[in-house]
Amino acid sequence: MFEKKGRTLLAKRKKSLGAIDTRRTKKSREMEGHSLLRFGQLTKLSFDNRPPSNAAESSSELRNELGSVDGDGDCGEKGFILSQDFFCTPDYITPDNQNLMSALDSSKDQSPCPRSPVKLNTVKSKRCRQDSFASKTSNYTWSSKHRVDEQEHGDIDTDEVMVDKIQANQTERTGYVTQTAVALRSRVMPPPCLKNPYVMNDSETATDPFGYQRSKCASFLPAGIGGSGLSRYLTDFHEIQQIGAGNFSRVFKVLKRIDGCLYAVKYSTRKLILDSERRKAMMEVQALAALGFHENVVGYYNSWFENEQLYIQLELCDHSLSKKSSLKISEREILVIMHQIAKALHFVHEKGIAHLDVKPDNIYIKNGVCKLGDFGCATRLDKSLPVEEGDARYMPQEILNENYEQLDKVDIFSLGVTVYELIRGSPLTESRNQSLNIKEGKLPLLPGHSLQLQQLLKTMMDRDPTRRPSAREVMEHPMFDRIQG
Ligand SMILES: Nc1ncnc2c1ncn2[C@@H]1O[C@H](COP(=O)(O)OP(=O)(O)OP(=O)(O)O)[C@@H](O)[C@H]1O
Ligand SMILES: [Mg+2]
Repeated sequence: MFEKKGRTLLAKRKKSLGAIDTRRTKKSREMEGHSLLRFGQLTKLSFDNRPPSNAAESSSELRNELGSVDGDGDCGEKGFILSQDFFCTPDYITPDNQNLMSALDSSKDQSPCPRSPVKLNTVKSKRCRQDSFASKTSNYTWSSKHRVDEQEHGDIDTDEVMVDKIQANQTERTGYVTQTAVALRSRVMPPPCLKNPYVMNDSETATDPFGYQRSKCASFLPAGIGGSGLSRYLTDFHEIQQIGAGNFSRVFKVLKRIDGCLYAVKYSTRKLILDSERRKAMMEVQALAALGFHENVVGYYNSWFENEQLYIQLELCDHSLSKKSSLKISEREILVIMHQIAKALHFVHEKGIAHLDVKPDNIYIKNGVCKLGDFGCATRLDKSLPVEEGDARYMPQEILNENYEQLDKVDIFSLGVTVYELIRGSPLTESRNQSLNIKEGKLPLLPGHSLQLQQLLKTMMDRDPTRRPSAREVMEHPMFDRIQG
């Protein structure tokens, strides 16, 4: 995901990455300054006025306090600070007891994971917020926006687990948890939304009420959370087993505690300390998010930074196609795989994106259905993003020569090589001769396979990208009539 072996143009990629503007905008610097100041103000208010044990009382007391701030005549601050009250009610920032924190620490967690969704007999945090919010609607436009923003990031589920747990533990208060304050810092003042470079439709951002807050700067991301605070991964998921590993990532089968369903969570093994490293890693999730659902593309649910690592929650698949590449498979099976990945590529290309790392390792099978995964090299077809080609064994010559005119045809070539490898029944080596022949489109005869299939493969692997068929042409090839129905 984060770096690819056998890449010959790494230096070039680094160079092109460097071309991205890493400077913060004036506006984003101002926002960061405000966030620190305001968080400081809130912390002071909260800690100077320790709330009583009753949550409702504490909430209204804090509001009174905040009212006095307002009374000083700082109308601009009123809306803001009250919005903090909305996000970080006293019972949220000062949990009832320390035991709760150890309950959330999965290393000490002895509690079983739910087998199926359990209906908690607690007040829903969403409704709670809306109630306290409703009485002062006119003053809360800012916080309302941020609430939606937070939902957009998929953070609401964690909130709900925590708030429900806190409400379920309404016992005596034993003190303050500084760890929590650190972990909640990003919730008190969430970072601005990042602009997704893979989203093509300008009208989406034109009508986007958060457009003005969007930033290309990844340095706002709270990448350090989890170092000494709460681990979202361990809090939300029960790790079952490792199911895969890439060059710089590990993939685990996990059970999500709140919904009792299985997922795959992939995380970077390296700490992503530099802004440029985080931005690069994020491109995978941005591409997945921009793509949306397709049955032949691995499903994307969520992502977050924790302990300077990027975590990605994905649809769980059974295994990758590389497991099959050491077995002989029938032509029918080959056609099914080829047709499904051609459909995935057609969908991806229609969205203006190229995958650039199609290979058996990155095609997963779930209940007999193929899913294209690992969008770590995905880029825009219009060349507006840097190009990092994937595994060199599956790359056509033109991309190694830095010709990026037809990036969609790079994926077609890689799909051709993938199918050829499946037919061979043995993984491709890094051998120069073999690689040269493939890049020249010189395929040996494939006994036992139809001429139609061999001819299609030959055109898909043509040296000249303009002669290769598009994903739609592959998908609509009459050869696939044999597997329909
Ligand atoms: N959603 C998933 N379901 C099941 N297995 C998965 C899933 N995602 C990844 N894997 C397994 O983990 C392996 C590594 O994942 P992935 O290719 O995404 O990581 P990577 O670091 O980008 O790899 P590389 O850079 O080496 O290609 C895959 O080959 C696959 O076997
Ligand atoms: Mg991979």
